[in-house]
Amino acid sequence: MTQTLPATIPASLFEQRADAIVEAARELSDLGWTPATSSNFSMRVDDAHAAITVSGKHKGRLGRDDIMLIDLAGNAVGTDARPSAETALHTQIYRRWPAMQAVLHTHSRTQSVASRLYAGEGVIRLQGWELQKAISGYHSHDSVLEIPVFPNTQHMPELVARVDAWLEAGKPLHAYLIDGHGIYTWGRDMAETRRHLEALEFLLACELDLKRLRAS
Ligand SMILES: CSC[C@@H](O)[C@@H](O)C(=O)COP(=O)(O)O
Ligand SMILES: [Zn+2]
Repeated sequence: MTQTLPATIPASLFEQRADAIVEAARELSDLGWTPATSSNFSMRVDDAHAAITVSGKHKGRLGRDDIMLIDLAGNAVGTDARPSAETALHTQIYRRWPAMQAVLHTHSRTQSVASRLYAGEGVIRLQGWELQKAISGYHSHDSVLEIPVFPNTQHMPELVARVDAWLEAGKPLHAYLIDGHGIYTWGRDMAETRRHLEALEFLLACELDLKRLRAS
């Protein structure tokens, strides 16, 4: 893939973002959270651009060339490569929150099963888990952490509208599940975003275990 950068974006800045995405993708793939060619990852580059995974690649085997530049309307910039099919869900986060620097989307078994189990309720309410404090803004296990579960669709504007509606109802949002699909979460840097993703994976696994044990 050939990537030409706008004059305002130094190559070193784009490469730093690309390398951070490749590293996170490899580690998340090693955890088994990105089966087949699923999942997508991005980082903000500046106020108007982000670096994102090219569509359809195996996320455990990415190189710098598999990361491309987009504008925040989701258009490819300086390349003919095709950005992630779910680019609109990334750019929505960057447009809405200027402080957000990274977005991670994975398809782990736990995320997938939890999304199906709670799709009817449309939300998973987490309470009583110490690890909720790994989510920025939550300071006690007593707080309620709501993770919405939106219906799956291949039509991204529908999902974008669901996210907008949740936020317009005044509810906090740090992550969401898509039914039978996976999770999206974000943060002010890659480390915070990774922390959110790992904590959510753990919390969802605990909820599933508890549900199974209580039913037995
Ligand atoms: C291979 S099924 C998963 C895809 O449909 C999609 O949900 C996904 O996460 C990866 O899409 P991509 O276009 O590679 O970013
Ligand atoms: Zn996906």
